Amino acid sequence: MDADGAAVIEARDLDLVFETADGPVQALKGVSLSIGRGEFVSFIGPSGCGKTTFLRVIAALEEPTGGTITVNGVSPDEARRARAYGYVFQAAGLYPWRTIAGNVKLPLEIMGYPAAEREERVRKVLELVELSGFGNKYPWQLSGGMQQRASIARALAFDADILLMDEPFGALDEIVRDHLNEQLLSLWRRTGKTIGFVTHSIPEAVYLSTKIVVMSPRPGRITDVIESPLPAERPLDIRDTPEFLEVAHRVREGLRAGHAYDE
Ligand SMILES: Nc1ncnc2c1ncn2[C@@H]1O[C@H](COP(=O)(O)OP(=O)(O)OP(=O)(O)O)[C@@H](O)[C@H]1O
Repeated sequence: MDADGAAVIEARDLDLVFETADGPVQALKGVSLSIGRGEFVSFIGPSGCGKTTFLRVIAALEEPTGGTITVNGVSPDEARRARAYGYVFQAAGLYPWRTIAGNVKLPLEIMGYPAAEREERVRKVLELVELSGFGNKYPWQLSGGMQQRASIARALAFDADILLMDEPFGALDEIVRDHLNEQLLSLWRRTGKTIGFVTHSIPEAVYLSTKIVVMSPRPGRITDVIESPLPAERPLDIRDTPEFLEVAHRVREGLRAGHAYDE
């Protein structure tokens, strides 16, 4: 594991209840989790188990109704103001009338970075996601996988330590997804970012993560936390090794146990 042990995200007994027209929905119940600096943590579980909600709580986009959470030792809102994280969504969400560089630059413009620094940062992050030379293209000129890489570059533009990714590759075909998984791992190793990653795919979670958090719905809670025994260096064919299959099996068991509880 690449983490140096310092906790970047510390959640204790988090609850989140949404009040809806049909009554209260408990999206998170008693969620406690520690994420160390430089960890790659995946959240996996069936629809409605609170994966997105938990990521949104970390990013100060939702307020928990109980429990405590700190990000870099401060509240999520303070961490957001200190630009602690970048957020990547399932859809790349690039503006079609802006070039790729123009899209990546947008958060820097909003934050008031000087022009020269903006250019330098855009150059650097496009290189990180292997899109050097595509800055002048428009989103429609790029494949779906390249667009998603551009949205990762945008999230990295202001050099946040924490990258929150909500099913970023869910809409892509498997071959493109494999390639992006390899690139994301390599980016993670090179940058030492702390990554929180939501997925529905067991192989994706096991391939990418240092820690896999298995969740189950109604109410959304954590049913298992698996520390991966796999080395940081992971060629794609690691997915055929007994160690990999063993971790995948444990994730599957955790998902099954959560489901049985639900019935
Ligand atoms: N703003 C909201 N208002 C009311 N209920 C909400 C709201 N956001 C989420 N929920 C409910 O909270 C629960 C958890 O939702 P969440 O989106 O976190 O699940 P998820 O695990 O990310 O699901 P999926 O895999 O489908 O994205 C669900 O029952 C959902 O309907």
